[in-house]
Amino acid sequence: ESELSVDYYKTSCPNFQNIIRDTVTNKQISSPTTAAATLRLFFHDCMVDGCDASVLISSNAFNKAERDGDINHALPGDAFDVVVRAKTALELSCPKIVSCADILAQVTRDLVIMVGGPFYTVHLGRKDGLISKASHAEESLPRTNMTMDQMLDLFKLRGFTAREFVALMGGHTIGFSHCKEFADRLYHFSKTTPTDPDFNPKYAAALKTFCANYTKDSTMSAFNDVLTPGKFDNMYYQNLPRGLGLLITDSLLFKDPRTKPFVEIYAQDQSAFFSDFSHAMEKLSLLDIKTGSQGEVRNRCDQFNSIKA
Ligand code: HEM
Ligand SMILES: [Ca+2]
Ligand SMILES: [Ca+2]
Repeated sequence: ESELSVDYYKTSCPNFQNIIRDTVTNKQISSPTTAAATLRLFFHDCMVDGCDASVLISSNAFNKAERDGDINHALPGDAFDVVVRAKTALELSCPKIVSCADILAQVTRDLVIMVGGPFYTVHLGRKDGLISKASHAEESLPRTNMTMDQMLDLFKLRGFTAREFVALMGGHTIGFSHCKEFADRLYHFSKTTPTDPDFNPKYAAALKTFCANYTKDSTMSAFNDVLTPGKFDNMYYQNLPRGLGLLITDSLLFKDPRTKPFVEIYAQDQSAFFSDFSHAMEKLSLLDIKTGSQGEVRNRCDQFNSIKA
């Protein structure tokens, strides 16, 4: 971490910032779901063996890679695509200099800003990891069926306080979730009540109609933040007390006394949310950084430089 710096590419790739910004702008304008897709991709990278682009590796005959773990199957193509586009542009300008892990970190930050979110500093100089295993993804990522104890433990293991955890969850102010991720809350909540009573009844009714066909059409998905789905703001927290949280793990944030106070702060005060989110993202961006011989600068983001059999 101490080997990282803000101006790491200042002499080796002076156009780094501009190339990333141009790539991000073009991609987000043509595919507005890219920002949310990439924020989730980055979160999934950093939680599993650190921010080392391990999530970008493709499987081969010898290795089932992280992105092919069940939990990563829905990671959207647009997020991988924006990284590949930036890498391609950077290789033309400064070949073999910029790591995929740095590209993903910087692209995410610029996309968050583009959809209205706060600035935070991205330190640079990460090396790309040499391991990518589907099993690691299954072990390290949160799931919607976790209890609050399990979620707090998982984030604590990565060094995050309850407050930082709640701030990071604000990522769900953009993007969407597939119906299967919250279908149990709508149709099979318990023996006596098919629908989770924590849902706002009108919202639940609309979702039930919308998702009715989800087993046949697995692409059906709903906005995480029903009111401002494309804007990075604090609406996610304002939604929770009104029963407009989409995933059961979202609604738990307002039920548990350990997290509820922070939801209330962020719902009232967007600048408090932005300041905590920035801080937590900076921290996320520094998880288990590889430097020196712990990693490499990949030639292609989806392959290690030497294929190990
Ligand atoms: C308890 C923790 C978390 C759980 C259980 C969780 C779960 C999920 C699930 C199930 C989806 C829907 C995926 C799909 O159907 O395609 C989703 C989407 C998303 N998550 Fe999370 N998540 C968590 C934390 C976070 C954090 C900390 C961030 C970012 C800082 C984040 C960012 C996102 C984004 C941006 C999307 C939308 C992706 C898109 O539109 O393509 N999540 N999350
Ligand atoms: Ca990783
Ligand atoms: Ca929003």
